[in-house]
Amino acid sequence: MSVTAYAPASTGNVSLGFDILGLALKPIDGSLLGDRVTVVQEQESFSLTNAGRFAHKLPTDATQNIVYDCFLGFKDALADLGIDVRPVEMVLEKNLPIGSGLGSSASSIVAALAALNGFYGNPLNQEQLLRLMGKLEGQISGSIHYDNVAPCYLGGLQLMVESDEQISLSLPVFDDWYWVICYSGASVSTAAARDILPKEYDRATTINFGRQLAVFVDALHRKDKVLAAQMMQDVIAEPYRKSLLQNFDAGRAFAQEQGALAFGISGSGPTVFAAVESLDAAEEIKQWLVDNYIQNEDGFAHVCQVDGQGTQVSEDV
Ligand SMILES: Nc1ncnc2c1ncn2[C@@H]1O[C@H](COP(=O)(O)OP(=O)(O)OP(=O)(O)O)[C@@H](O)[C@H]1O
Ligand SMILES: N[C@@H](CCO)C(=O)O
Repeated sequence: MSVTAYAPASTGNVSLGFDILGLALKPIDGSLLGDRVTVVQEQESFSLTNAGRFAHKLPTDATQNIVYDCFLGFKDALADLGIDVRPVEMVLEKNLPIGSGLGSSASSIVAALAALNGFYGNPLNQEQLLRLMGKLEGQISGSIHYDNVAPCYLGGLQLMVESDEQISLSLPVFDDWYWVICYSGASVSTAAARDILPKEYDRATTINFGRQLAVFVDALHRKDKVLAAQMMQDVIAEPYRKSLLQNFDAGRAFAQEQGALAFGISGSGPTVFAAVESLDAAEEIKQWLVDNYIQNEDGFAHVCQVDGQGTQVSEDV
């Protein structure tokens, strides 16, 4: 029996929650926007086959793929429980571009660990698995942050708690908001996009960050869309990262003309997002971004809604 896990794309930060807020996304046209990993069977030695639109961008050596690290991390975690994990045959369908700001490595990590856990009869609980996902994501970006792995695994809008008992909690979302995302086709390393940020922030910025996040969470719970949208301004990363993104300001100006509630950088970029209530406006913004933001054949745009389900695991007998 093989086990397959699909893990959706995610937007980290959502403009106002640097490293501590993340949103899972699904295109409204039903297209697949996330990686899929299958654990096929146990075998003599580990093997990984890459497939999918962005397979050619992956390291050619399977041991350099984060999926292999997931296998090793899972094996170690089960060894601690006295369970022996043998080498397995795995397949990665790489549907998310690397360095896109859509949680590409997180999607591979989450799908791989969810598939492995399913294959072995779910020995790790949700919390244990999420901690392992965060650790593996930290290996790639240089520091542990859950704003991609948590929404990718659990779905919805996730706020990081990071206490001993709980990694993240689900926030309410506005079901009638559309999220337009556009990937330019360029690759931005998360680690590099973090290196250009200041190590410290001044008092005014810190106060603004805390105020926005607190008011936003309160507005979500009171279903106050206008106030929630007003708070979606990035004081931490966008001022330093947007200069790397061609046509970013023009994109925001166009989105605002169409009535967008917010416009920002998805994760560490270069993907941008617009939050908008009208589907017609969402389609207009998408078309503008296709015409003006995409730089090469790897780029794409989608009108999305929140993926409330997160990772989906299925067994093939
Ligand atoms: N399965 C995988 N998916 C994505 N990246 C991988 C994978 N395996 C190994 N890598 C390597 O991990 C690094 C990922 O870098 P980075 O964190 O910048 O990208 P990302 O997670 O794809 O970005 P983003 O979260 O912005 O989509 C790259 O060097 C890439 O070659
Ligand atoms: N929150 C992190 C990763 C987002 O994908 C960042 O912006 O650097």
